[in-house]
Amino acid sequence: MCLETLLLNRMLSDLRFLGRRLVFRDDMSSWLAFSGCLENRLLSSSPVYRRQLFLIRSLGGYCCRAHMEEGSGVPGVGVSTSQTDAETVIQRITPVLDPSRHKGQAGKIAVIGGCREYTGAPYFAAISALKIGADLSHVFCTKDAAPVIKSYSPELIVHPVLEESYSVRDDEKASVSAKVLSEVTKWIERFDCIVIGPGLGRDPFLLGCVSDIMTHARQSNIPTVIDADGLFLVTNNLDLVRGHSLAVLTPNVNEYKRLVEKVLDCEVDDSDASAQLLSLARRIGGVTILRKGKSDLISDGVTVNNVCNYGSPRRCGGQGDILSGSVAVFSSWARQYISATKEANIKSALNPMVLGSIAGSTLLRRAASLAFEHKKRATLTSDIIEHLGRCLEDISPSK
Ligand SMILES: NC(=O)C1=CN([C@@H]2O[C@H](COP(=O)(O)OP(=O)(O)OC[C@H]3O[C@@H](n4cnc5c(N)ncnc54)[C@H](OP(=O)(O)O)[C@@H]3O)[C@@H](O)[C@H]2O)[C@@H](O)CC1
Ligand SMILES: Nc1ncnc2c1ncn2[C@@H]1O[C@H](COP(=O)(O)OP(=O)(O)OP(=O)(O)O)[C@@H](O)[C@H]1O
Ligand SMILES: [Mg+2]
Repeated sequence: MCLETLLLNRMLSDLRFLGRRLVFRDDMSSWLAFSGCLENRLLSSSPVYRRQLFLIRSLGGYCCRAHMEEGSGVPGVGVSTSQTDAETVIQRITPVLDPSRHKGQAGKIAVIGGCREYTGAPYFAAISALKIGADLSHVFCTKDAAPVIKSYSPELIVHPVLEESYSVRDDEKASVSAKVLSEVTKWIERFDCIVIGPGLGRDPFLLGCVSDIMTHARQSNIPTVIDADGLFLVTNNLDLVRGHSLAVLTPNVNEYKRLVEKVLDCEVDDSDASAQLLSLARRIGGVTILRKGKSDLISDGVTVNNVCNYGSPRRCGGQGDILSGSVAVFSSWARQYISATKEANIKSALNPMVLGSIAGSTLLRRAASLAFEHKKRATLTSDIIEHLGRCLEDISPSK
């Protein structure tokens, strides 16, 4: 056993002991005493530990409730992110509205999705990105879907570039696929984050083209949020995301089940959800996974965060699409925030994809709750989108 593993094991037993005492204590002094004690006694040499500790502190530290997942048997600290902590994350990463900034600096997002069947999903993702504060939002979709998506909003920049099998002859497939790739890649380096999957469909030819786009985006270091049919694609081709630290997967209940069965070769285990999510994220090489549900669980294989602020009891379709667009914006803001800091330890300790996921999930759930207050059973995804701006303003005022 290497020294670091020994130290980690030691840290875990101390965390278990101290965590049990801390779980009901939210005050800063107990947290600092707890972390200080650990720091003095344990793993100042472990980068994993330092990163976790820093992340917890960066979330507002004194408001965090840290607890060990009893019986989890995995080296991870489950952090129930209180609403105040999550709002602190949003306040820190949301850029100020500074008159010296120019168009594009608050974020350029692209959604790759939208086909004959589904035009709502890419629209919801792309418009949510704009409503939260991105400057530009593009949609790359099939030719059929483009006029429909354009008609929903003049704010979106819509590229009718994707093709499905029914519109391509077999002998044209190689040339069409090369053309699709070049149409998308000429734009891709301009984006701060791309969202792959809302309303993409599952046409095999189209998914083949999207695999090429994902590979190119990854080579160009473009952060990528993968949702819906994008998850269907990567679950069947895990190498697209394996070890990709700038990727976030946002599975719903079905998508998570497929992922767990494929990667861990077992059933979803809700009795130890944090531990299972942690090992799933590890097995895929440190991607961030946001498991959507009654509360949203987020892990990058190092930490597990649980966003559980009150949402809405309505389960209308499209809320996951809002989330993917929101995570894209907040992750790119978190990246800017981290790269602007001068402290080297902050740069290495924080994962922008985790912060973006916490922020996106918190804002969506708050907007859903507000929309439900007004519309009750009639609440639709568009109503939630209308509340995104108000909610962000409440958390992080523009003045
Ligand atoms: N207003 C809109 O435009 C909205 C559009 N939306 C868009 O809908 C798409 C699917 O997303 P979803 O969330 O319904 O997928 P999910 O829960 O895995 O599946 C549910 C069941 O359906 C089935 N199934 C799905 N797709 C299939 C396919 N192509 N062909 C065959 N079966 C398929 C699936 O079967 P299984 O995969 O389990 O075999 C499961 O039983 C995605 O593009 C999303 O963005 C949503 O975002 C909502 C708002
Ligand atoms: N039972 C629940 N209670 C409260 N909130 C929930 C519940 N299930 C999901 N949510 C919230 O709704 C958001 C969308 O999750 P959902 O599981 O509906 O995604 P989805 O199925 O991908 O949606 P979409 O219809 O856009 O594809 C998540 O952020 C989650 O916080
Ligand atoms: Mg979905």
